[in-house]
Amino acid sequence: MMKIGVAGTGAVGSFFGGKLQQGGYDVTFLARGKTLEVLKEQGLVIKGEKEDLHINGRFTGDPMDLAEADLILFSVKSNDTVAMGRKLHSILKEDACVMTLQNGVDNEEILQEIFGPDRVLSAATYVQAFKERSGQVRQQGRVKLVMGGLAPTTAVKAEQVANLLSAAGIDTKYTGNILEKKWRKLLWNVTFNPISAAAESRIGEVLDSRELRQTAETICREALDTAAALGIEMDRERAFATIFSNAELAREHRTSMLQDRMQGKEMEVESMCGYVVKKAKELGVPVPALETIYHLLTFVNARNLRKQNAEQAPTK
Ligand SMILES: NC(=O)C1=CN([C@@H]2O[C@H](COP(=O)(O)OP(=O)(O)OC[C@H]3O[C@@H](n4cnc5c(N)ncnc54)[C@H](OP(=O)(O)O)[C@@H]3O)[C@@H](O)[C@H]2O)C=CC1
Ligand SMILES: CC(C)(CO)C(=O)C(=O)O
Repeated sequence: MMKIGVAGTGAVGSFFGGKLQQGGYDVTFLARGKTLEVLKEQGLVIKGEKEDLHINGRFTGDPMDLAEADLILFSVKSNDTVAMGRKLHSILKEDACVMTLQNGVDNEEILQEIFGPDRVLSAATYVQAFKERSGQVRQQGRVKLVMGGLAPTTAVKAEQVANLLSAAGIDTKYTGNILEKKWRKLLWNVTFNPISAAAESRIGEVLDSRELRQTAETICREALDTAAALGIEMDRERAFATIFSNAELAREHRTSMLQDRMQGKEMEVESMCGYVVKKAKELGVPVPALETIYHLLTFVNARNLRKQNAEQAPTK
């Protein structure tokens, strides 16, 4: 049976790792700090709309415990991708695969560089999960994974993993063009995550405010222009309409970037905004609205980091 490791037992890693363990798979969860302590003492609780899961799993703080894994669910925040990727590369078996569940499309590039294209799978992760407290995650709304491999050589492995996820009751679709699907999700995230974090607003508030909605629409069109210049094929008007109609279904949602801001955590600004701005500049696509919000959130991230460092510095 395939052995699975969860690299980053946060909201997403807990949810999908928990579902796999409940489905009878052999799962090892890598966590740290207070979360690890609570997981070891009390297990993992996943609060869902229909059921609650209580998972008494194998929780560890030592990456070496993932050494025998055949598949890693890669679920750290994108700011931690390089560090976690390098750590795992030095310990995983040569035929182990890493599947990123992260938002954005830059993690794929980084993981490919570390592991080579034949070992990287990727999923567009449709879930609304958040950590209520250490060891407890709440999940709301629909759950869906669209996944595939980056290179044609991964097709067999990717289909095996898709079957495994489906067998655990997770609605999973295999796609031969995962990067296009990830771009589609990124377009939603880049439209709503930064504005919601900058204005500290839920999706519904962004949609109802003339100013915020206009800014979100401008950012969306800039990102669509960038995707088109990169050769991501899609009907732009239809994509625009879908992004905003999907937002109507998530009015109460606090985006992951807003949640991070509210908790004083580092936001995934580089991955969601910086990457698109960088690509746009390379291709000569003007993205003034996105670039402005990118700079603003970069400032907030840096200020929070300075504050945290000052709080942690020893007092004389
Ligand atoms: N939450 C959601 O609903 C969705 C999130 N996503 C994406 O999924 C990715 C993960 O998001 P999410 O689960 O919300 O993030 P979380 O911050 O909840 O989870 C990441 C976890 O990784 C842990 N971690 C980081 N580095 C290490 C390490 N070296 N050793 C052990 N544990 C480590 C963190 O620990 P610590 O808490 O101590 O920092 C944290 O628990 C992001 O890219 C996000 O954009 C995609 C779709 C939906
Ligand atoms: C909106 C959501 C939950 C999509 O699943 C997301 O990706 C985020 O908040 O960053």
